[in-house]
Amino acid sequence: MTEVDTTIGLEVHIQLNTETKLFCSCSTNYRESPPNTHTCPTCLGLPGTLPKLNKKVVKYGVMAGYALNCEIANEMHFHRKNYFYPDLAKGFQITQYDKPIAKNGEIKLKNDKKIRIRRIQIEEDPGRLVHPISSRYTYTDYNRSGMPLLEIVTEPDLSTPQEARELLNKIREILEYLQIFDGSLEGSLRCDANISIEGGGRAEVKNISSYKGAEKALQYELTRQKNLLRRNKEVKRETRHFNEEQEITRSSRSKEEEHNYRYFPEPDIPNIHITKKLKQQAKQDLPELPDEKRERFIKQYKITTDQAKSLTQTIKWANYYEETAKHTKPETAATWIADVLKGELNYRDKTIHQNKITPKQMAEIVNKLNNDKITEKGATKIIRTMLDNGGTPQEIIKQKNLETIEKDQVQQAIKQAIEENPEAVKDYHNGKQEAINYLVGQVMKITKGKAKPDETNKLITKTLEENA
Ligand SMILES: Nc1ncnc2c1ncn2[C@@H]1O[C@H](COP(=O)(O)OP(=O)(O)OP(=O)(O)O)[C@@H](O)[C@H]1O
Ligand SMILES: [Mg+2]
Ligand SMILES: [Mg+2]
Repeated sequence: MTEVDTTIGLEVHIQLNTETKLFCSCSTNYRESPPNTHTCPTCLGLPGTLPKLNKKVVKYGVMAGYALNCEIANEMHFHRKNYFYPDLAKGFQITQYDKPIAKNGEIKLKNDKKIRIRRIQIEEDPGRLVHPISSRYTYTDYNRSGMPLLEIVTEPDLSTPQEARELLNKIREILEYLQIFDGSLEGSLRCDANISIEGGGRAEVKNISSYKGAEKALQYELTRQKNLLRRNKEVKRETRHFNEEQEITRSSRSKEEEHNYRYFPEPDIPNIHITKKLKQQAKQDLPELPDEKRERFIKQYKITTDQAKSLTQTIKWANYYEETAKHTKPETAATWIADVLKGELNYRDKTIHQNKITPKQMAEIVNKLNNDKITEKGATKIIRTMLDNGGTPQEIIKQKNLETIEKDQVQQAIKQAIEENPEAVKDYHNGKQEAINYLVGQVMKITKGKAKPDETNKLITKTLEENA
């Protein structure tokens, strides 16, 4: 299929990790709780209740705005977006419309391409509908109702599904650095993906709840729209629904219904001034961001770009690496953390949270390796054993006999092997090269496998030649 011009824009919903909800004091830590236990009259939307804005959400929104290079509003306001659906108890969602908290930002992709951010707005999450397979009924769970969300809307600057996925990962990376978001929580990032090709109508795909899902949904849409175009059929402007299991999109409600939101100003929340003081404080609390950290790691620790990328992927790994590098040679630490440790954890389907090796212990392993106290194989063995069974490097070295031996111990073993095997020595002098291998084998036996075969080979040859 020939390449066609593809236009993609995302609306990304991020759950903020505040302790309480957006307009009430219900706890946000609802995921492990029974349905409808994190609710109150406010987040259930009962008549007569009034929303009270969580100040922390405003601060987090300002921080996100700065981190995504936006202009921060001096004054913002909330609107009611009206629609009828059982997940929305009060019949409207409190969101922002013409005065969002931030606008006109940008995010840079790997290849330096800039994706403009149109706006960032604060809004409340609706509840959740649950359809148990064992039941004829649909249930509503309002634990999620009133969770604080940031909606980040991009301009249609993306051109491939891969770019969309990269952008989502970037957003996750940045917001996790700010510690205002936890991307590992189920459903904490959801997005609507808008896509159109060559002047066709745009499809807005809803219900995407993962990075991979976004790429898959867009890929499906791209193929579908290209096929229509090829057959000279019209691509309609419509809302579609992504089915995560089947990895396809289906037409859902029509545009007319959807755009009948009848937005009007939220009368129960006053206009909010975002003061200079709050802005300053948010700026002050802004940590070093992933791109800056990556550049600094490359310069300061003299590590490769790939290693720096891997080590700055999450703030936890970056801190882990820096803590380790304090106690050992940063270059070797980078290799052993980025390549070996992360690989071993991945292989075990584990994350840094399940990493049983402290930075100090990691440094100890790297130091021993650099000082030739253990071999690379030994170091890998220590890491694997610690991940699987715990323990300290020293204990495992002892248990598994991983300490390399000193050179004079190897010399001693060579001397012994030569004395005990005059036949092999004779064979060697008579031109039988294989005799060396036999002697290496003997040295390995005497040293219980600790001598390095290559080195031993060289040392034996040298000794035999000197005594010829
Ligand atoms: N032609 C297009 N092709 C693909 N994406 C587009 C196109 N035009 C706009 N978009 C993207 O659509 C997204 C939403 O657009 P817009 O702000 O118009 O809101 P909406 O979808 O109409 O309304 P709502 O907020 O209710 O979903 C933005 O991310 C924008 O980049
Ligand atoms: Mg929207
Ligand atoms: Mg939209």
